[in-house]
Amino acid sequence: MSNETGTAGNGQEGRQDERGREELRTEQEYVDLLHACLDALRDRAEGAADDALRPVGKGHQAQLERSIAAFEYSRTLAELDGIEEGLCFGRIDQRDGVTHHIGRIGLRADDSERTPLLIDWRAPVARPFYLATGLHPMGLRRRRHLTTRGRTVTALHDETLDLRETAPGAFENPSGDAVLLGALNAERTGRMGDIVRTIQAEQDEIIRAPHRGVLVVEGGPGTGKTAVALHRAAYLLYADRERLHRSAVLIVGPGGAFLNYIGEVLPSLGETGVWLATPGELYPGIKATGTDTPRATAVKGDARMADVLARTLADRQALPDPVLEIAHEDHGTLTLDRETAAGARERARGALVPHNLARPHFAFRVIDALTAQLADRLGADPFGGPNFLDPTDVAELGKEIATSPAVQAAIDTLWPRLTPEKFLADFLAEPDAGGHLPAEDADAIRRAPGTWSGSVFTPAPWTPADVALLDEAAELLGEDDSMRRAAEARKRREEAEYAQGVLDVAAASRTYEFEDEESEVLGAQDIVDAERLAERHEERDRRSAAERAAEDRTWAFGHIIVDEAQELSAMMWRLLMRRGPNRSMTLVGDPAQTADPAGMRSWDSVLAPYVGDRYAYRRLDVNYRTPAEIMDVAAAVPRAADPGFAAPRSVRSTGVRPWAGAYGAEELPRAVGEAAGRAAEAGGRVAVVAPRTLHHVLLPHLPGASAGESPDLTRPVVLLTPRQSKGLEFDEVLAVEPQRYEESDLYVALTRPTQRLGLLHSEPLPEPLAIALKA
Ligand SMILES: Nc1ncnc2c1ncn2[C@@H]1O[C@H](COP(=O)(O)OP(=O)(O)OP(=O)(O)O)[C@@H](O)[C@H]1O
Repeated sequence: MSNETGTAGNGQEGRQDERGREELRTEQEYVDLLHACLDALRDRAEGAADDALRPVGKGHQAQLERSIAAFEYSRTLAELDGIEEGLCFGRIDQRDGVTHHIGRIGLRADDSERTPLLIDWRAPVARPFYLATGLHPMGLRRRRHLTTRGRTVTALHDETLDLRETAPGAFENPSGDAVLLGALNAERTGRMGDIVRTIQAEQDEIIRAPHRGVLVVEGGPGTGKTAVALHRAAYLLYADRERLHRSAVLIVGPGGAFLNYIGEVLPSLGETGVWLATPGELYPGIKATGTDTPRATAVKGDARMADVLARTLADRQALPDPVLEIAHEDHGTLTLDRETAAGARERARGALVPHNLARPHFAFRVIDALTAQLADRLGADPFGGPNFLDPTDVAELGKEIATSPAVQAAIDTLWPRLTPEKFLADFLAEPDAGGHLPAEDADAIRRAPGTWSGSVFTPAPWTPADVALLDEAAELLGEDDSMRRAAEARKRREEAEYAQGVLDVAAASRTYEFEDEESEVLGAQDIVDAERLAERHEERDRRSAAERAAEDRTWAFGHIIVDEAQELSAMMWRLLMRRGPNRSMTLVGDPAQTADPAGMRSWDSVLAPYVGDRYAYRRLDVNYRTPAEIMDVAAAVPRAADPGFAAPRSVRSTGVRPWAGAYGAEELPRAVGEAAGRAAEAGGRVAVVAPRTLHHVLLPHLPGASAGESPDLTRPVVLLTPRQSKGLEFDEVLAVEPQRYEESDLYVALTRPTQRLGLLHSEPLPEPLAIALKA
């Protein structure tokens, strides 16, 4: 197929061999030049970062500037480190004689023209590298793939795209798939790698699609959905850098192990400013570690919960039955009757603001009524004349009412200040209190607020499904943040004053600066005013937009990417749509793999409430992971339920069919251990997938294996539940007792291997699988 090293033989081959060596040498020199350029950038950033951290004796303004610079440079350094491996991976030779090298970032020479040396893969100029074909060469004569190890060029693969050229090059790879197949067959490492060298045309179209609105990407297992989603994030950050670095990109993935698995892809593409989160992390300050039963997950995720919570909250806005007696500290008993309270409640609800923000409206009416009551009592003319109290007296009484602890306590009973956590914990403790949920649903989600151990109370952990409910509650309750805003305004004022002081000092020392040898340098006062300087001062302490966004529930992300989107519940979609009010979203998933009881069945049903049918839809149909032999067997599972089910087409076959072994229940763990040992010897990564209940009997037979909630996927052998295997991949998968998996988990687990699949069981296999294995 390809000729990486040239061949010796007759004279012509010998000449070709020589030419090949020469070309390899030329490419090596070019790659050396690029690395030298990268080193220079790194040195400069390192020097600048060190410089910025060094204390400066004078010139506070310079210190401010330098602190900001130190932060920026250290980020740049991290980004430069990330793209070291495989810096340059391609080259395109245009018909007009121009040649471009393609790489992970763009690099320019340090000359006066800033000559481009390396083209960023995301730049429009690089696009033909991914799209050109013999039929549509897009102005290219040749496409070349460079393979490197460290800084050494180890192989070249060429495709001649100009059909008029007849002489084969030294590295001709006519079908163009050697590099792709090399990547697909490579041993897995337990960390997902980027695909920037081999993005396929159908994937490229999605990666570079315009980002206004919602883009849905559907595809079966292994079609590159995750890879495409991550490369799209990198592309958007490149194409719309200014805006998206300010507003941040959020990527939501199914679980911690999965996020670890994909965590290195974006840094390898030179992007670090993205927030990767699981659904259980989307409510600031909470990491949901609890688990729900499938039934509870389904109930909590149902869209009707929004209404249930709203009604439950309305119940918390109570009325006296029939009157509330308030023992005022100085004025004896006051009474609040039901009708008066109802009037106050009506007015407060009429304000159409969230509960906590409406509370002052309610309180105002109640205080008003109680003041009138007291004024009537104290100033009443026994002979029926007008009240003796003048408006100033009444205003004084109003103050006494408003500041009375007894009155405040009464208001709290009727219209309590609530936090989302308190409100939800109360609700989950008695989910049927208001009669808004059927009894069996209420029973499914009922839970104690926590446990007591002696005098120590440990609150029950929140679950991922609770996170969506907490967010819903936070919306209903609103945050009375007037105190926080006042504090922020005060801080801003102080910072501006401080900055003005800095400028004054700078101005006072100006004469000195002008005598200094750096006298050509402009003083800060020449280029900034106090407010701007204060802003910069503030920026100095600032984290990246992504980090700030993670702590701000009301943050509006510039773009949101959801992987395994089929697993999100209706309530979680509500949360996400609040985080992305501009609806700039890329949603990737496969409804055939839906496993979550609250997960979706169709895109339409999920998206209609937010965008109607105004979303773009793309399909990926080629499976890059699972060889045809394995896919044929795995597809039998969904096909049993839906005879029309169309599995993605595998891009390669290995000739190795899945195998099955039946064992007695006693001997199964040992058989699994032995099979895992053999698989590990073959190299790469092995996953033993088994129901949780079997883990403790299997683990002793899997020495060195990683297991548990967050298994280390870089270990040679890992033990996973079927659900944990979602989104991951391994060289070999050993599926243990697959007849005990849920159907959607079974399809997921069977499609994880890149090379080999074994089924080990003591009970009969699911029928469609047994038939497919015999076929
Ligand atoms: N163009 C490509 N070049 C090289 N490898 C690719 C390409 N596209 C996909 N792959 C590889 O195929 C494998 C499957 O990709 P990915 O995990 O993105 O698929 P997926 O559709 O998200 O799968 P699933 O839904 O089963 O989790 C990965 O190893 C990925 O690197």
